[in-house]
Amino acid sequence: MIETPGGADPKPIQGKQSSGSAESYRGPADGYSQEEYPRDSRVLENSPVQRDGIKYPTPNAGAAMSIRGLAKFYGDKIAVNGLSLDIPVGSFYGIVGPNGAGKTTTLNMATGMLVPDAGVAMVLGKDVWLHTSEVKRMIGVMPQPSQIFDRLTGLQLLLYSGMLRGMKRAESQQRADDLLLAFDLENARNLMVAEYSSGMMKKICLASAMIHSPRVLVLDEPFESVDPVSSANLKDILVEYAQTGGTVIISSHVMALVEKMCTHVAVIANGQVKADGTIAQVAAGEDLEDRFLQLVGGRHQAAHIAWLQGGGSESVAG
Ligand SMILES: Nc1ncnc2c1ncn2[C@@H]1O[C@H](COP(=O)(O)OP(=O)(O)OP(=O)(O)O)[C@@H](O)[C@H]1O
Repeated sequence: MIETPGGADPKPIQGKQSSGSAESYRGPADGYSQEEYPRDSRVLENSPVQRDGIKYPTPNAGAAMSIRGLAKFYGDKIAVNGLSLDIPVGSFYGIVGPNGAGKTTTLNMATGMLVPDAGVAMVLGKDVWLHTSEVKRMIGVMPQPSQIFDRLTGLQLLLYSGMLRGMKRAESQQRADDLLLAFDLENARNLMVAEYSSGMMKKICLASAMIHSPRVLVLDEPFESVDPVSSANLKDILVEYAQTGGTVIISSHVMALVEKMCTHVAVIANGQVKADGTIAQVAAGEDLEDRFLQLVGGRHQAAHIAWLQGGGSESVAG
């Protein structure tokens, strides 16, 4: 994945043609392994990774999000292992993978929240680590409940989120009202967020990511704990947002939801992309969940826990 200076000439893979241009850049869906990417000598000028003397294939400046060779170590453990991905503008993109696959770490690095150990990430043509403020204005990232000021009321949190992104108070107020209504939080607008249920918390986090009308929305498990009515409303909002040119990137474990809502999906395991493309391309004629299980492996043959069978263990004293 990593190309040393001097070895940076475009290098077509045997039997596969690469023009070396950003537009023709090919990803895992084209059958290249992570290590085999056709390389491109036109590395971003002034890229931090260029300064480190390491060159990566050129990200796709036309994509909503384009990632090349992202890597992150925690101690000796590699959480994200040279991951590359293109997320098209206007797509509803699902990132799926087993627990610990590296989804959150990847999205944190690609949205300017976590410094990568290697690699390049671009959002709408801007290098995330060269133009961090600009990128952050274009994206909406759903915060985790632990990252918000939960001593504020729902309304205050939304106003604060809007004004923090440079919006005028009146406009923030208008949008906060719209969002509270859309997310069925009208009755809780003056309630302290710390007193919200986990589903309400999820919705207010989501609303605070959307208030500045970002061009790319990055949502970690957005539907987890959200009731079916709010969930349906939320899906409508997100689908319309994507149909009108916004890009939605969600990470999820719910394969049926991804299959139903997303236009594209990437399956990640062990910090790498196992498959990516449209839902139909990745599913390859099978049920997406079956395909996922094939790609990530890990199913235990005849998994069972002997002492749990039917419950009522006689070894329990008393
Ligand atoms: N702050 C951290 N310190 C040490 N290891 C970490 C840290 N954050 C993540 N990891 C490790 O990195 C790997 C990837 O974690 P990550 O949270 O990105 O996975 P994930 O795909 O989002 O998982 P999940 O679906 O369970 O949320 C895991 O092995 C995890 O233990």
